[in-house]
Amino acid sequence: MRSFSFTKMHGLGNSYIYVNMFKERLAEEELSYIAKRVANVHTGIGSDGLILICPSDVASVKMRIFNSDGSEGKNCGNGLRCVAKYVYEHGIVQEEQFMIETLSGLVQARVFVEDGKVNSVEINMGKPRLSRGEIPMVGKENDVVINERIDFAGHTYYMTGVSMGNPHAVFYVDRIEEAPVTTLGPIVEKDERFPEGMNVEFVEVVNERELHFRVWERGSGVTEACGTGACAAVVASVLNGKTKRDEETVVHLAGGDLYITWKENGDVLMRGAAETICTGVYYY
Ligand SMILES: N[C@H](CCC[C@H](N)C(=O)O)C(=O)O
Repeated sequence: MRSFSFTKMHGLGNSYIYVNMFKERLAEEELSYIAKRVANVHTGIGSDGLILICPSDVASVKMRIFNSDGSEGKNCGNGLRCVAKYVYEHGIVQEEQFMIETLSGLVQARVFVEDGKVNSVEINMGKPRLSRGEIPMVGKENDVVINERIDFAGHTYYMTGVSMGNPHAVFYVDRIEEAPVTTLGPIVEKDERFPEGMNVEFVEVVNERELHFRVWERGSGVTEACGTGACAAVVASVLNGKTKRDEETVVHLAGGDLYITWKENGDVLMRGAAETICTGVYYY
């Protein structure tokens, strides 16, 4: 019987099982299987997936994220805040600002510390990618997708496409509690026009500095929060003239609030909580 130590952490209820790969050894070919197993609430630990905290040649640490269906994602905003908290509190890094490597590039983390504990983290998520080629989405690769009319299952919707290193489709609704998260979400996630699948966000605009937000995640389904998705929602809202560039927007997710600014220089800053739930040993 094999085993590894883990830490369960969450960002606004978006929880993952974190494994410190500076100490643990997991077989590459088993990572997808392990992600599915640990995420299972009945026979595993229960989470939205698995996140590996790995050594990096180009940054202080590297983050890899696996969804609960075993697919590997390229970025994870809530995960980045928890990784930053973990590596600071475990002495893997000593500075309060450092770089984290992801499959979609490098990001800068800044931890806010009280009595040796990190209670919130700000991540510079870098620049959003807006062209069809970068989202990715079929069609002319340099075209952008802003409030574009698109049909799913015989109904017409208006979509804004944003990549934060992972793909997001943003739809606006009048009342967030009526958003078709579990009906339209899975249809959009697997639509053939999105070669790498799609994370699906629903947004109600409260005012020019406040959004309500719900999400259907690629590979994980409904989650309490999605950091990259919230960043995509703020970028989409500026592009659609609903919120302002360079001004902080509060995004109300099911699991709590994120504070996000799409700066004039193009970078997207995301600030929010990161919490440790428990540690343990997993047998498989
Ligand atoms: N929950 C994550 C996003 C995971 C994205 C993953 N579902 C994918 O892109 O495949 C976040 O906080 O950004």
